[in-house]
Amino acid sequence: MVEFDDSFRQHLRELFVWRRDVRRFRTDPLPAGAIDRLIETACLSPSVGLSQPWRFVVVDDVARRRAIIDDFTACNAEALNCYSGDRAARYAALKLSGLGQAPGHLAVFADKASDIGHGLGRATMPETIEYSVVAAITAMWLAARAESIGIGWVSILNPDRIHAILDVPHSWKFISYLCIGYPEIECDQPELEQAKWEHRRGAEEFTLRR
Ligand SMILES: Cc1cc2c(cc1C)N(C[C@H](O)[C@H](O)[C@H](O)COP(=O)(O)O)c1[nH]c(=O)[nH]c(=O)c1N2
Repeated sequence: MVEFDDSFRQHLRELFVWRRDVRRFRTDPLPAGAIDRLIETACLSPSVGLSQPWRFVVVDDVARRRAIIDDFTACNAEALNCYSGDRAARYAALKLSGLGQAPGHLAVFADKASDIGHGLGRATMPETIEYSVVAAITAMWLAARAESIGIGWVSILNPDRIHAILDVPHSWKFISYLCIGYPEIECDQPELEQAKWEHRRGAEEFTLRR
């Protein structure tokens, strides 16, 4: 049996504490095979019925990247319109993607039509397909940090537009667009907390006992 000792647990805890959503990337390239390695790790994640519904699209094409950035710019401008006054000013000052600098771009989809897993576990909860993909992204996020690689999740995008830009099958639901690269800085505090947009709360605020 594989056992993990206290020292490993301590390190693992530090990995959780020091994982960040990264928006400020150095432009130096990732080592060869880094994104493939992260995808391999993600594929070890739990999935409903062992369906492995994650689908990854490595986006290297310059024109497609440009189109994604344009979509982000449009969606972010729309999002800004939802705020007013001081909150709007603070939203406008946030950096909410590293799309322009990150050397790696990875889009992640959930295949809603896949037969893998034979439907087990999703008859009453079909959304468990999407949950499984998010679980894989979380694993990848942590695995990346263990290699000092940062990941930034970008959701300020129009899913239909992303579909068209990347020309993927209709049954694939857009889940996430990930910027991947080496972070400019390391920090144990979320950037949105540093910017005083929101603060991180403790577990007791989210836990009921019945
Ligand atoms: C589903 C989802 C979607 C998004 C995010 C996360 C997740 C889980 N986050 C990152 C988010 O802001 C960040 O995780 C929190 O602020 C906490 O910071 P750390 O991840 O702990 O650094 C994020 N960040 C950002 O700058 N632009 C974005 O569009 C998004 N979208």
